[in-house]
Amino acid sequence: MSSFNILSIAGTDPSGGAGIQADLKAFSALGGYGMSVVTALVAQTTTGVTEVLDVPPEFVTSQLDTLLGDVRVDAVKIGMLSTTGVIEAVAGAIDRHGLTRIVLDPVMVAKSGDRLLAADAIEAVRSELLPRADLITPNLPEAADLLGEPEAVDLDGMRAQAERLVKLGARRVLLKGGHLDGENSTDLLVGPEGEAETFTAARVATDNTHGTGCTLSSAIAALRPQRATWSQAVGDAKRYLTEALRRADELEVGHGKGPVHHFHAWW
Ligand SMILES: Nc1ncnc2c1ncn2[C@@H]1O[C@H](COP(=O)(O)OP(=O)(O)O)[C@@H](O)[C@H]1O
Ligand SMILES: Cc1ncc(COP(=O)(O)O)c(N)n1
Repeated sequence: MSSFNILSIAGTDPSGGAGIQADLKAFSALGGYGMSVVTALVAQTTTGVTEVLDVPPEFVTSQLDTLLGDVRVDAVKIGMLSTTGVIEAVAGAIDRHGLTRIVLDPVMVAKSGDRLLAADAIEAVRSELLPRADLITPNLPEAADLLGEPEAVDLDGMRAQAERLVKLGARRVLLKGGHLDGENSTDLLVGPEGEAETFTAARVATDNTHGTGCTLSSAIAALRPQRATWSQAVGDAKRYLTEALRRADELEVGHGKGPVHHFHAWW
Protein backbone atom coordinates (compact mmCIF):
# COMPACT_ATOMS: atom_id res chain seq x y z
CA MET A 1 0.00 0.00 0.00
CA SER A 2 1.59 3.31 -0.96
CA SER A 3 -1.28 5.77 -0.54
CA PHE A 4 -2.70 6.46 2.91
CA ASN A 5 -6.11 7.95 3.67
CA ILE A 6 -6.15 10.07 6.83
CA LEU A 7 -9.38 11.30 8.43
CA SER A 8 -9.83 14.33 10.68
CA ILE A 9 -12.95 14.46 12.88
CA ALA A 10 -12.89 18.00 14.26
CA GLY A 11 -14.21 21.57 14.27
CA THR A 12 -13.42 24.34 11.81
CA ASP A 13 -11.22 27.44 11.81
CA PRO A 14 -11.95 29.94 9.01
CA SER A 15 -8.50 31.51 9.55
CA GLY A 16 -6.92 28.19 8.61
CA GLY A 17 -4.61 27.90 11.61
CA ALA A 18 -6.34 25.26 13.76
CA GLY A 19 -9.01 22.58 13.50
CA ILE A 20 -9.85 20.78 10.29
CA GLN A 21 -8.12 23.34 8.09
CA ALA A 22 -4.78 22.85 9.89
CA ASP A 23 -5.28 19.07 9.95
CA LEU A 24 -5.73 18.86 6.17
CA LYS A 25 -2.61 20.99 5.60
CA ALA A 26 -0.54 18.71 7.83
CA PHE A 27 -1.93 15.53 6.18
CA SER A 28 -1.01 16.83 2.70
CA ALA A 29 2.39 18.10 3.75
CA LEU A 30 3.29 14.68 5.13
CA GLY A 31 2.15 12.65 2.14
CA GLY A 32 -1.32 11.59 3.33
CA TYR A 33 -4.64 11.86 1.47
CA GLY A 34 -6.71 14.13 3.74
CA MET A 35 -10.43 13.76 4.54
CA SER A 36 -12.66 15.42 7.14
CA VAL A 37 -15.86 15.06 9.12
CA VAL A 38 -17.02 18.33 10.72
CA THR A 39 -18.24 18.28 14.34
CA ALA A 40 -18.74 22.02 14.88
CA LEU A 41 -18.60 25.22 12.84
CA VAL A 42 -16.51 27.74 14.73
CA ALA A 43 -16.42 31.48 13.99
CA GLN A 44 -12.84 32.08 15.09
CA THR A 45 -9.60 33.66 14.01
CA THR A 46 -6.14 34.37 15.48
CA THR A 47 -7.68 36.62 18.15
CA GLY A 48 -10.35 34.29 19.50
CA VAL A 49 -13.71 32.58 19.08
CA THR A 50 -16.91 34.55 18.35
CA GLU A 51 -19.45 31.75 18.08
CA VAL A 52 -19.81 27.97 17.84
CA LEU A 53 -22.51 26.11 15.89
CA ASP A 54 -22.61 22.47 16.98
CA VAL A 55 -23.36 19.90 14.29
CA PRO A 56 -26.23 17.62 15.43
CA PRO A 57 -24.88 14.17 16.48
CA GLU A 58 -27.09 12.40 13.91
CA PHE A 59 -25.43 14.43 11.15
CA VAL A 60 -21.96 13.57 12.43
CA THR A 61 -23.04 9.92 12.21
CA SER A 62 -24.38 10.51 8.71
CA GLN A 63 -21.08 12.03 7.55
CA LEU A 64 -19.07 9.17 9.08
CA ASP A 65 -21.28 6.35 7.77
CA THR A 66 -21.44 7.88 4.29
CA LEU A 67 -17.67 8.28 4.10
CA LEU A 68 -16.75 4.96 5.70
CA GLY A 69 -19.19 3.07 3.48
CA ASP A 70 -16.94 3.99 0.56
CA VAL A 71 -13.42 4.86 1.63
CA ARG A 72 -10.75 2.86 3.51
CA VAL A 73 -9.32 4.93 6.35
CA ASP A 74 -5.71 4.24 7.44
CA ALA A 75 -5.50 6.60 10.42
CA VAL A 76 -7.78 9.01 12.28
CA LYS A 77 -7.18 12.24 14.13
CA ILE A 78 -9.97 13.33 16.48
CA GLY A 79 -10.00 16.97 17.62
CA MET A 80 -12.78 19.29 18.84
CA LEU A 81 -15.96 17.35 19.68
CA SER A 82 -17.98 20.04 21.46
CA THR A 83 -20.83 17.98 22.98
CA THR A 84 -21.55 14.62 24.63
CA GLY A 85 -23.87 13.68 21.75
CA VAL A 86 -21.09 14.15 19.19
CA ILE A 87 -18.67 12.12 21.34
CA GLU A 88 -21.18 9.24 21.43
CA ALA A 89 -21.69 9.48 17.66
CA VAL A 90 -17.93 9.24 17.05
CA ALA A 91 -17.51 6.34 19.52
CA GLY A 92 -20.33 4.45 17.77
CA ALA A 93 -18.74 4.93 14.35
CA ILE A 94 -15.32 3.76 15.61
CA ASP A 95 -16.93 0.48 16.73
CA ARG A 96 -19.22 0.00 13.71
CA HIS A 97 -16.43 0.57 11.20
CA GLY A 98 -13.54 -0.94 13.16
CA LEU A 99 -11.42 2.20 12.89
CA THR A 100 -7.77 1.84 13.96
CA ARG A 101 -4.68 4.07 14.41
CA ILE A 102 -6.75 6.63 16.31
CA VAL A 103 -5.06 9.77 17.65
CA LEU A 104 -7.28 11.70 20.08
CA ASP A 105 -6.38 15.32 20.77
CA PRO A 106 -8.75 16.03 23.70
CA VAL A 107 -9.33 19.67 22.72
CA MET A 108 -11.08 21.59 25.51
CA VAL A 109 -10.12 25.27 25.39
CA ALA A 110 -8.74 27.44 22.54
CA LYS A 111 -5.47 29.40 23.02
CA SER A 112 -7.72 32.46 23.40
CA GLY A 113 -9.37 30.88 26.47
CA ASP A 114 -12.69 30.06 24.78
CA ARG A 115 -14.27 26.65 25.56
CA LEU A 116 -14.41 24.15 22.68
CA LEU A 117 -15.77 21.24 24.76
CA ALA A 118 -18.79 21.56 27.05
CA ALA A 119 -17.66 21.18 30.68
CA ASP A 120 -20.19 18.37 31.17
CA ALA A 121 -18.75 16.43 28.20
CA ILE A 122 -15.36 15.69 29.84
CA GLU A 123 -16.77 12.54 31.47
CA ALA A 124 -17.86 11.27 28.02
CA VAL A 125 -14.32 11.82 26.68
CA ARG A 126 -13.02 9.76 29.62
CA SER A 127 -15.49 6.92 29.31
CA GLU A 128 -16.22 6.77 25.55
CA LEU A 129 -13.03 7.88 23.81
CA LEU A 130 -10.01 7.26 26.05
CA PRO A 131 -10.38 3.47 25.76
CA ARG A 132 -10.94 3.61 21.99
CA ALA A 133 -7.91 5.76 21.13
CA ASP A 134 -4.44 4.36 20.38
CA LEU A 135 -2.81 7.62 21.45
CA ILE A 136 -4.12 10.67 23.31
CA THR A 137 -2.27 14.00 23.08
CA PRO A 138 -3.41 16.25 25.96
CA ASN A 139 -1.68 19.53 26.84
CA LEU A 140 -1.09 20.22 30.55
CA PRO A 141 -4.52 21.79 31.31
CA GLU A 142 -6.33 18.99 29.42
CA ALA A 143 -4.44 16.26 31.31
CA ALA A 144 -5.31 17.99 34.58
CA ASP A 145 -9.00 18.23 33.64
CA LEU A 146 -9.15 14.57 32.56
CA LEU A 147 -7.63 13.52 35.89
CA GLY A 148 -9.41 16.11 38.04
CA GLU A 149 -6.04 17.26 39.42
CA PRO A 150 -3.91 20.43 39.38
CA GLU A 151 -1.62 20.92 36.35
CA ALA A 152 1.84 19.33 36.36
CA VAL A 153 4.63 21.87 36.78
CA ASP A 154 7.67 19.79 35.73
CA LEU A 155 8.71 16.64 33.88
CA ASP A 156 8.35 14.40 36.95
CA GLY A 157 4.80 15.64 37.45
CA MET A 158 4.08 15.09 33.74
CA ARG A 159 5.32 11.50 33.96
CA ALA A 160 3.14 10.76 36.99
CA GLN A 161 0.07 12.22 35.25
CA ALA A 162 0.74 10.41 31.95
CA GLU A 163 0.97 7.13 33.89
CA ARG A 164 -2.32 7.91 35.65
CA LEU A 165 -3.97 8.60 32.26
CA VAL A 166 -2.84 5.15 31.09
CA LYS A 167 -4.37 3.68 34.26
CA LEU A 168 -7.55 5.62 33.49
CA GLY A 169 -7.83 3.66 30.22
CA ALA A 170 -5.71 5.43 27.59
CA ARG A 171 -3.49 3.03 25.61
CA ARG A 172 -0.70 5.60 25.08
CA VAL A 173 -0.33 9.20 26.21
CA LEU A 174 1.73 11.97 24.65
CA LEU A 175 1.62 14.66 27.33
CA LYS A 176 2.67 17.95 25.70
CA GLY A 177 4.83 20.35 27.65
CA GLY A 178 4.36 23.46 25.51
CA HIS A 179 2.69 25.32 28.40
CA LEU A 180 5.79 25.08 30.65
CA ASP A 181 8.59 27.68 30.50
CA GLY A 182 12.20 27.00 29.60
CA GLU A 183 14.50 26.97 26.61
CA ASN A 184 13.15 23.61 25.44
CA SER A 185 9.63 22.34 24.81
CA THR A 186 9.46 18.71 25.92
CA ASP A 187 6.66 16.19 25.35
CA LEU A 188 6.48 12.84 27.14
CA LEU A 189 5.21 9.60 25.57
CA VAL A 190 4.08 6.88 27.98
CA GLY A 191 3.11 3.49 26.57
CA PRO A 192 0.85 0.61 27.65
CA GLU A 193 3.50 -0.94 29.94
CA GLY A 194 4.39 2.41 31.50
CA GLU A 195 7.49 2.81 29.28
CA ALA A 196 8.37 6.50 28.87
CA GLU A 197 10.22 8.49 26.20
CA THR A 198 10.80 12.24 25.92
CA PHE A 199 10.71 14.33 22.74
CA THR A 200 12.49 17.65 23.09
CA ALA A 201 12.80 20.61 20.73
CA ALA A 202 14.39 24.00 21.28
CA ARG A 203 11.58 26.44 22.12
CA VAL A 204 10.87 28.73 19.16
CA ALA A 205 10.47 32.41 20.05
CA THR A 206 7.16 33.12 18.31
CA ASP A 207 3.59 34.14 19.10
CA ASN A 208 2.34 31.90 16.29
CA THR A 209 1.12 29.08 18.50
CA HIS A 210 -2.46 28.89 17.18
CA GLY A 211 -2.93 25.31 16.02
CA THR A 212 0.29 23.75 17.36
CA GLY A 213 -1.63 20.95 19.09
CA CYS A 214 -3.84 20.35 16.04
CA THR A 215 -0.78 20.20 13.79
CA LEU A 216 1.13 17.79 16.03
CA SER A 217 -1.73 15.30 16.40
CA SER A 218 -2.51 15.42 12.67
CA ALA A 219 1.13 14.96 11.74
CA ILE A 220 1.26 11.88 14.00
CA ALA A 221 -1.87 10.44 12.32
CA ALA A 222 -0.48 11.13 8.83
CA LEU A 223 2.88 9.57 9.64
CA ARG A 224 1.75 6.53 11.65
CA PRO A 225 0.90 4.36 8.58
CA GLN A 226 4.30 5.34 7.13
CA ARG A 227 6.34 4.49 10.25
CA ALA A 228 6.97 1.22 12.10
CA THR A 229 6.07 2.49 15.60
CA TRP A 230 4.12 5.21 17.41
CA SER A 231 7.41 6.48 18.80
CA GLN A 232 8.84 7.05 15.30
CA ALA A 233 5.65 8.77 14.13
CA VAL A 234 5.71 11.07 17.19
CA GLY A 235 9.39 11.91 16.72
CA ASP A 236 9.00 12.87 13.06
CA ALA A 237 5.72 14.73 13.74
CA LYS A 238 7.44 16.81 16.42
CA ARG A 239 10.31 17.60 13.99
CA TYR A 240 7.71 18.71 11.40
CA LEU A 241 5.86 20.92 13.91
CA THR A 242 9.05 22.55 15.19
CA GLU A 243 10.11 23.46 11.65
CA ALA A 244 6.58 24.77 10.90
CA LEU A 245 6.87 26.94 14.05
CA ARG A 246 10.30 28.21 12.92
CA ARG A 247 8.81 29.20 9.55
CA ALA A 248 5.72 30.84 11.09
CA ASP A 249 7.23 34.33 10.96
CA GLU A 250 7.13 34.14 7.13
CA LEU A 251 3.31 34.41 7.38
CA GLU A 252 1.19 37.56 7.72
CA VAL A 253 -2.08 36.19 9.14
CA GLY A 254 -4.18 38.17 11.60
CA HIS A 255 -3.46 40.28 14.65
CA GLY A 256 -3.44 37.70 17.44
CA LYS A 257 -1.75 34.36 17.94
CA GLY A 258 -0.93 33.46 14.34
CA PRO A 259 -0.71 30.02 12.74
CA VAL A 260 2.30 27.81 12.03
CA HIS A 261 3.56 27.56 8.45
CA HIS A 262 2.93 24.14 6.89
CA PHE A 263 5.49 23.16 4.30
CA HIS A 264 6.20 20.17 2.11
CA ALA A 265 8.29 17.96 4.33
CA TRP A 266 11.67 16.65 3.26
CA TRP A 267 10.88 12.97 3.74
N1 LIG B 1 7.31 27.93 21.38
C1 LIG B 1 7.41 26.62 21.07
N2 LIG B 1 8.52 26.15 20.47
C2 LIG B 1 8.63 24.84 20.14
N3 LIG B 1 7.66 23.93 20.36
C3 LIG B 1 6.53 24.36 20.95
C4 LIG B 1 6.33 25.71 21.34
N4 LIG B 1 5.08 25.83 21.91
C5 LIG B 1 4.53 24.61 21.85
N5 LIG B 1 5.40 23.72 21.30
C6 LIG B 1 5.12 22.31 21.02
O1 LIG B 1 3.89 22.30 20.31
C7 LIG B 1 3.11 21.14 20.62
C8 LIG B 1 1.78 21.58 21.19
O2 LIG B 1 2.03 21.99 22.49
P1 LIG B 1 1.11 22.62 23.59
O3 LIG B 1 1.21 24.11 23.48
O4 LIG B 1 1.56 22.01 24.88
O5 LIG B 1 -0.34 22.08 23.23
P2 LIG B 1 -1.68 22.79 22.73
O6 LIG B 1 -1.37 23.44 21.41
O7 LIG B 1 -2.62 21.65 22.62
O8 LIG B 1 -2.04 23.76 23.82
C9 LIG B 1 4.02 20.35 21.59
O9 LIG B 1 4.82 19.44 20.83
C10 LIG B 1 4.89 21.42 22.21
O10 LIG B 1 6.08 20.88 22.75
C1 LIG C 1 -11.71 23.91 15.75
C2 LIG C 1 -10.57 24.06 16.68
N1 LIG C 1 -9.96 22.95 17.16
C3 LIG C 1 -8.93 23.07 18.01
C4 LIG C 1 -8.46 24.31 18.41
C5 LIG C 1 -7.33 24.43 19.40
O1 LIG C 1 -6.16 24.76 18.77
P1 LIG C 1 -4.69 24.57 19.38
O2 LIG C 1 -3.98 23.58 18.49
O3 LIG C 1 -4.09 25.93 19.31
O4 LIG C 1 -4.80 24.05 20.78
C6 LIG C 1 -9.10 25.45 17.88
N2 LIG C 1 -8.71 26.70 18.22
N3 LIG C 1 -10.15 25.29 17.03
